Amino acid sequence: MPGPVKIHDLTIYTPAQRANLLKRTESDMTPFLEGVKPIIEKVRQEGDAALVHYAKAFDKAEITENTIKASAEDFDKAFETLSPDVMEAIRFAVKNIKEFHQAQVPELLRLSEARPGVFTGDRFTPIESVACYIPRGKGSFPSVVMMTTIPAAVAKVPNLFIVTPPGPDGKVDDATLVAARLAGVENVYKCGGAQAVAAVAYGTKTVPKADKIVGPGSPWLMAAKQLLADLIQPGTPAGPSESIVLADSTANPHIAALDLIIESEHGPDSSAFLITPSREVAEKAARAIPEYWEKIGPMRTEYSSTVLTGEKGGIVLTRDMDQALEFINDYAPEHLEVLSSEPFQYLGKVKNAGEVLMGENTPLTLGNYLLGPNAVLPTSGAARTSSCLCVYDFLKMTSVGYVTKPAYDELAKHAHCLATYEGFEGHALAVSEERQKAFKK
Ligand SMILES: NC(=O)c1ccc[n+]([C@@H]2O[C@H](COP(=O)([O-])OP(=O)(O)OC[C@H]3O[C@@H](n4cnc5c(N)ncnc54)[C@H](O)[C@@H]3O)[C@@H](O)[C@H]2O)c1
Ligand SMILES: N[C@H](CO)Cc1c[nH]c[nH+]1
Ligand SMILES: [Zn+2]
Repeated sequence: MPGPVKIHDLTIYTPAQRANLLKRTESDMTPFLEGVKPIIEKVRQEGDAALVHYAKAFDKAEITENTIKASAEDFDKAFETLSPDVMEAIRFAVKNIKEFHQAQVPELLRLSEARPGVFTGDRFTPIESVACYIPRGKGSFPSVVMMTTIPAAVAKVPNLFIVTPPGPDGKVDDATLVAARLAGVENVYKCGGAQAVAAVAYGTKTVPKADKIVGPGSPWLMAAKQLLADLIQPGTPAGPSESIVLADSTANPHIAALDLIIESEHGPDSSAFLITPSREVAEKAARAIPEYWEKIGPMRTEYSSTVLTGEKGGIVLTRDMDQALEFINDYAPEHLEVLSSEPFQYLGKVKNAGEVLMGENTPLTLGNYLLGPNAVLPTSGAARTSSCLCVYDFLKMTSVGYVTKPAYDELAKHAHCLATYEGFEGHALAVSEERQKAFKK
């Protein structure tokens, strides 16, 4: 039987104890960075053969160089095998996620007249090739297929493909293949963790080289992304899942307990807190959690209880809602859920969070799977500066400018002055009277 859920009393914690609560698994990447270096090197030197080797070593999967890529038959079989209710749920989710992300698509060319005869704007073009990483260690994640490939497809990325660890049967999970095809992706490669990042950074005989990799995963994946960031754009840093449930005194403690468990069950490396100024909500939720653990399986109970009885999870008791919100903004959680009869009174005070789900009918589960907004979100405090995965992750912006003849002189005069000040004589010359002379040559 797991120990009691930890109650961290922030009203009496020292600054050091408070700082400790802000830590995540990724706060010390040293062992992961060291661990993945030889993996990256082996993939660089041996390519596909290394992928076969690591599939066996880490995923207990027997694959060959010829089966690294999922075949068309694998896709067809997945469609035949998957149960109709899962298929229907995937179609429902695909529709919501697609509609949400289509609304993000910007005008592809925006040009406006900034001054008379001077036109400026932006042009958006998709990134040429993107690999979507779909984790598969402690579960399979068709939801992550939808969250990564749909915004990329909406952005019209021309070369879009998936990398994901094989299961012990040497196959890609059925729902992953179904979700991939429904999102328009037919190229799926069986490789996981650091070896997958190295494969798409260098390219192998089978796995294409990509410009960018998106998608969440274990700290091994995060470490490889960090080490290979010069070769491949590593996207939103999305590591072990984490959440904060914020509850005021009007919140139902049982709902708070249920929703605290959600992200705590991802793995022992996750983080999950319920934060409240109400001792009653805190104590009732703490008592309810073991009852709910009995209703989920032993593996998920073990993960959840490891998190909620340890230093990276549990219940945080605060003086008031302002102290709770101050902690949240310092923590910058991946997922934030607000439980209150009036949740919107707190939204304006949230500065740092990957997503905010409002009220007792919007549990994190809905956001994870099918509400529409993206559930691939910055972890480990990266929400202070990074955003949720979105259509813009798959587009790049190019500035566009056009100056008409009548508008030229005024701009040239000031540009000449600044170029001269900076000592760039060639820059200045190009906008001097030499230009008028050149037109006549
Ligand atoms: N942020 C998000 O949007 C989001 C979504 C879903 C899951 N997640 C998180 O992603 C993570 C998924 O992790 P996972 O383990 O289930 O799947 P994973 O695919 O990220 O990890 C499995 C891979 O890790 C590598 N690995 C395992 N042990 C290793 C070792 N000792 N040395 C080197 N490499 C090793 C192997 O390559 C293996 O294929 C979880 O932490 C989960 O919380 C995050
Ligand atoms: N909570 C994850 C993101 O941190 C998303 C997910 C998918 N499946 C279950 N959960
Ligand atoms: Zn989750």
